[in-house]
Amino acid sequence: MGCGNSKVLPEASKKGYVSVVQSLVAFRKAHDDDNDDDVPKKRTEKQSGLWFSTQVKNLHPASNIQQQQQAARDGRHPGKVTKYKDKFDPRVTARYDIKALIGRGSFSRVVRVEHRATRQPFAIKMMEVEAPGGREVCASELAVLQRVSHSNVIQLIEVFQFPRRVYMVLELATGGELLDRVVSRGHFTERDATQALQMVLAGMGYLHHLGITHRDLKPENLLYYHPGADSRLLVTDFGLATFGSACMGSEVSGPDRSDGDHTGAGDKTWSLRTTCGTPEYLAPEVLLRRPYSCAVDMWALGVITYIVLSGSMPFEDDSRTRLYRSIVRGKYSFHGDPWPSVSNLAKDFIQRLLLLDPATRLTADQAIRHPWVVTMAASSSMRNLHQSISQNLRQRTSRCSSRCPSRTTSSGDSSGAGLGRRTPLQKSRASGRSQPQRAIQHPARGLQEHHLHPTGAPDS
Ligand SMILES: Nc1ncnc2c1ncn2[C@@H]1O[C@H](COP(=O)(O)OP(=O)(O)OP(=O)(O)O)[C@@H](O)[C@H]1O
Repeated sequence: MGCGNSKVLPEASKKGYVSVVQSLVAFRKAHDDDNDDDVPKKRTEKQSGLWFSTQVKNLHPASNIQQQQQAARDGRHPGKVTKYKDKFDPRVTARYDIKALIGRGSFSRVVRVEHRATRQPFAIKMMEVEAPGGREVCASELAVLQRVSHSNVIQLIEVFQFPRRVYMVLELATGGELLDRVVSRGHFTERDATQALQMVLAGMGYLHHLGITHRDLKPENLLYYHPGADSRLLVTDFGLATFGSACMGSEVSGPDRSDGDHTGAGDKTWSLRTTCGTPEYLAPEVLLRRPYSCAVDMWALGVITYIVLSGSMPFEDDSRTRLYRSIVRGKYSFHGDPWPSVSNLAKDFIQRLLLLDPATRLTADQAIRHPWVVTMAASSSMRNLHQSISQNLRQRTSRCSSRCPSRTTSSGDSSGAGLGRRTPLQKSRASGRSQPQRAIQHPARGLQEHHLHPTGAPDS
């Protein structure tokens, strides 16, 4: 939720560590081939010779959000949709009817589609593998998505791999981001918070048991499956995820291979080193370049819990240096509204996640059994924190807007938080040459993979 919110992407390490500054990935400002989209782009600004993207979300009234989201769902911009259809490989559009653009990421566009035969709606995430860093992000995301199946983790349906683009067909989440819901529902209690957290913790516990560390956990990456009150909450965006450490307990087990990151299955026993993530959510051990584990996700969950209960950030500063300093010191407070109205158990939960020593931090399994989560989720009447949360989010947004107006967008992004949107938008390029298609049945779940490269891997 910081104003300057460049994402820190992994970079090949030198001699076992990556400097925080060096690990901020430089991106070239390149020609943008689709600048008339109906979804505003992440803006870029030059900082110290590196190009970063920043985006500060505006707090929109819920109705406005819903109108925009509905327009996207309905595909009410036929011209734009036609244009997007043209960018999709015909082998994808033969199977899926492109309905509307949902959003854009650093290396991706996400569209709502309909399966032509079944009329079932899905999302397709089209990833540009040729953009700098795109191949690694895409590989990380696919490596995780192809192995997971859990009701609180976004589900991959099938994959089309082309030389320059990869199309991931995903279940479609139509319920919006976690904070959108907090803002739009008009009433929000600790009970609501614990109900959401239970779902996130269930998803994280599952991932950690598989040895998967998400590394970019934040409210924007938590999407509701549908708009109803009983919707599942889904962990999404595995672009920075890694198979890197055994996460059954809170310790990092196995030898510390301090030669960098170890993305990929089979590396479950190594601790991680690469500095990456979204600044405001980075755990101290990441910033201190120490070997780390899935406990970094639990730190991020502490930050998320703090935000969800208050609408403000535990660690925030315009200066990246000062921000990182306050994180490594674990310097945050429960001052100001609505903290006096928040239970001590909730504060205890946050304190046990925002512990500097990752070995003492709650694991996902422990967190889901914390008394606050257990008792609060079952309780009925609780104080409404909504007004303070919305007010803090709004104040924060206007602070950011006045400090850096050029970063503010008028997008349909609505959580009002600007919670770590970052990284430059990469250009889309022409799609690759056609190659013979082959379909592989995924052993685990009957997942269809369509590799259009003879080796089965995207080429360069
Ligand atoms: N399965 C899905 N269903 C509905 N919306 C989705 C789905 N996957 C992604 N989105 C939305 O599409 C937009 C782009 O998502 P994407 O994961 O490509 O990038 P991002 O996470 O926003 O940015 P970055 O790539 O920089 O991390 C986001 O608004 C996201 O909420």
